Amino acid sequence: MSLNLKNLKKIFKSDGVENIAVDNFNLDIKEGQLVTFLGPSGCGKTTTLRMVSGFENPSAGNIILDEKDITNDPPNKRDISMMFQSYALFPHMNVRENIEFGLKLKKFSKKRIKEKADKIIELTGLSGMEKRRPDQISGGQQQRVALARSLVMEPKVLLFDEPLSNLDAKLRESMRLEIRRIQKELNITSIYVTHDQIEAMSISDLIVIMDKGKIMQIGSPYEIYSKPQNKFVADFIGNVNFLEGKISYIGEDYIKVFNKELNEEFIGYSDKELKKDDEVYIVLRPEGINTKKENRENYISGIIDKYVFLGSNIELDIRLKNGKLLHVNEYNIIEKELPVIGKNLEVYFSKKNSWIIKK
Ligand SMILES: Nc1ncnc2c1ncn2[C@@H]1O[C@H](COP(=O)(O)OP(=O)(O)OP(=O)(O)O)[C@@H](O)[C@H]1O
Repeated sequence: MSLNLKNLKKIFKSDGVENIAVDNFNLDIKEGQLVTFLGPSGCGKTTTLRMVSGFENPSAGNIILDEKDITNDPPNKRDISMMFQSYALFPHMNVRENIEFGLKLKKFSKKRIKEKADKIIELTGLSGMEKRRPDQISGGQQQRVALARSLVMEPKVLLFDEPLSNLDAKLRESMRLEIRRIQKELNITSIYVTHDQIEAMSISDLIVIMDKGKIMQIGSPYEIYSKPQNKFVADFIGNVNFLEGKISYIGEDYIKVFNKELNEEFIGYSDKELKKDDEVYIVLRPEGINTKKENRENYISGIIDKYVFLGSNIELDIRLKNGKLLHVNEYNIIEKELPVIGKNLEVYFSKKNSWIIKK
């Protein structure tokens, strides 16, 4: 089931003041894809999800499910299920009754209800717990019941609104992989809202990065991380350094950027049409910088300001000539010795780790 969101817009009005919560939102989701909405609090993730589910009416735009315009259909006519962060199971019903509840409302035969529930109970790893009530199972198991309850209805689209935020870190990690496994197995088109960038990176086919109601970038986790299209996206995902500069030369497969403060020229690359004298940022991930001389395409030096020894790697900050800090993730522990604070350190990075975006 493909899902297309076209020019979606949502304006909330309160006390005569208009607040544009979602603006010009365009997204095409292919059948079976899991798409994550990621962005800071208040950027419009939940509002967009609620428009898809039908709980919120768009101020403009269209929602197309399998080529049919469902923008004005009520929630119960959409074949879309939503799994919330507070999973609100019926406390007086056991696991099986919770899972079968929606099917009973839809008046399936007893046999069909049992068949469907059995399949989903097995798929979500709840076998053996059917007779227990929600207060007799763990938080993770309750989450599975909530998932099972959504899945058993065989919706065309499944929406997740921060489903794992009530769970501890370890459980979240295993549950998100579980959700991804089941989602893939059933090939169910899904939208997943989260604050957690690791969660988004680990389960998504596509990530939509949002800010102030607008889409900042849509891409695979790899594209979002390695080829951010603007400073917001680069900064939002992972740790990053920005080196400012002006384009001094455009070669066939490389670009030279001159940084005035450091009086250095760096080489990098971009997939955009850039021209000489454009003001740009070089996006430099800490793990793309190290002390290995084979990456010598670019080098930069500074004074070791501080470091954190993490066993398998060392994170260090070096203070550059312009007073700014450069974050370096040095996996290859420097000559098997700990860094010395105050000592000068020369670090290197390749063209491939030097991604250029327009200012
Ligand atoms: N019912 C409402 N009435 C007025 N404003 C609203 C309403 N619901 C949301 N908003 C506003 O719309 C904007 C987007 O809110 P939304 O809940 O979609 O953000 P979010 O990205 O899901 O945030 P969070 O990560 O904190 O859940 C915010 O400015 C919010 O205050």
